[in-house]
Amino acid sequence: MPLPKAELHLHVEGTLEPELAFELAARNGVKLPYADTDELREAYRFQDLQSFLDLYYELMAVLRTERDFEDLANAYLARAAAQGVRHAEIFFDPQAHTSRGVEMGTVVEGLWRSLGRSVENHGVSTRLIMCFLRDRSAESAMRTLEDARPHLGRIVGVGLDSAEVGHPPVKFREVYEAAAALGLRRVAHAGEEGPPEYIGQALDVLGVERVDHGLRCVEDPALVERLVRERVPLTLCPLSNVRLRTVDTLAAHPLPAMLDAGLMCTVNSDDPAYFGGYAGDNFDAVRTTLGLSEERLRELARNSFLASFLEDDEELRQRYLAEVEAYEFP
Ligand code: HPA
Ligand SMILES: [Zn+2]
Repeated sequence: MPLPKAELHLHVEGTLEPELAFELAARNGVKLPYADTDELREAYRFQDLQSFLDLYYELMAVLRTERDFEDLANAYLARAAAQGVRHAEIFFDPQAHTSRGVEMGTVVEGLWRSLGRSVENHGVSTRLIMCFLRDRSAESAMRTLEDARPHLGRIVGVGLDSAEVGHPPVKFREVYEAAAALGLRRVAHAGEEGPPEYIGQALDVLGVERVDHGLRCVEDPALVERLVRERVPLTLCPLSNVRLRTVDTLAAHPLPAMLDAGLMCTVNSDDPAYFGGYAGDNFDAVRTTLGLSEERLRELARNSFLASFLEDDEELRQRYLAEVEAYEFP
């Protein structure tokens, strides 16, 4: 049995495996510019975040109907459950769909057809987080928030993703204020490729409760001290960092030093279909390559539940935490 864990940094569109992409392409009459799954996998050699994003948005063309989004989420939840994920807070990118004519309602209700039954079908509790694409305008993000109004019963919070450099958190101040006024929780990608200042901005200007990635905080000792003092959770994604060349090698990943510094780290998969592994694969990789002890792995799992948005079900959170403490490593 794998270590029980929560996944807090997972883009549902990034769980689109090549096999499912071709299946949905055939179902929807969409022509992909790749001959087969092998040729598509060949394209998974990324230089940086942007080269990944180009392929990630291109493949989304196969997602058109509620059933497509339902199938996508079900495939992820089955894989995640097999790797010990007990709770998943799942990102989606509405603008990547609405801008190509797929309605917000199709996306949210399609995902909900899966998430609404996930506890029964997969043994995984879930929450949904809507991300704004930071390389589009703040006005577009505000319209997206408006568009989501009829579906807010399904959505726990907002996030910020896509190309980071040149699109600082401050660009989205008003959107995050509006989201907060609607009672939405707030997270944002910061310090993946962008500078440490973006992490401080995400906290101070956007009022985020967790920082997605946050990796580049290690360049600023005063920021690290603050993140430790305020116990700000960081949702790290080690295999993603290797594939997008944010770190040179997994062996060079700063996770052990970050834990030693007292940072509240969690380990997640980001876009598992593209980056070589799901949540359990990321845990296995950091255990094997970085030599993390069983107590460090348990700490990562404990942090994931402590940092999750389970305030509306504290009993469930305590049950998960008890599972973590009782877990016996094989
Ligand atoms: O790793 C990521 N970074 C920014 N945007 C993203 N959208 C999907 N994955 C990512
Ligand atoms: Zn991400």
